[in-house]
Amino acid sequence: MQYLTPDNPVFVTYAIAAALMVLKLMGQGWLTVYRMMKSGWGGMVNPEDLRQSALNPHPHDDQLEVSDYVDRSRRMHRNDLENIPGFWMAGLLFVFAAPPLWLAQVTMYGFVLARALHAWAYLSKQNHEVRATFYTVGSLIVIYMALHALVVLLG
Ligand SMILES: N[C@@H](CCC(=O)N[C@@H](CS)C(=O)NCC(=O)O)C(=O)O
Repeated sequence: MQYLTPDNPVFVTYAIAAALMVLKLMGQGWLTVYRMMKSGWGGMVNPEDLRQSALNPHPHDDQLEVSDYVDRSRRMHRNDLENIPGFWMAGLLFVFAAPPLWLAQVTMYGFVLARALHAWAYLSKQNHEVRATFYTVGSLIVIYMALHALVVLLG
């Protein structure tokens, strides 16, 4: 059986979830840029960012101060980087382990939902427990998929 084809519904499930996670990861960088722009190019991180330029005609030292508004998006981005690549790889291995379609849908769409809710919790400053719950669900799904693939592929 060919695993990585549009004829395999488990692969299609993976491809949809993986593409959504690409958009989340790339979009997070743009949210940081948007928040920097909105705050008058606050939340910059490098001394050279204070050189006068067309984008930043009136640089001032305050621009290097940590801005929670901008840094929150950076933290979200870092957290995505700690979780989404693991999903891409474990998800692909999971496809090769040929799980039933329902299990692929629950785990893969479950991961997407968990990351979306983690982003919502982070952006809207929910209590730590709320954000941690969604992080935990996503993380456990990735760990489960990797273990499942290991067990099946090792035979
Ligand atoms: N690098 C993470 C590892 C653990 C983790 O991802 N925790 C979740 C739930 S508390 C989180 O949202 N951490 C905040 C973050 O990474 O900015 C950390 O230092 O918090």
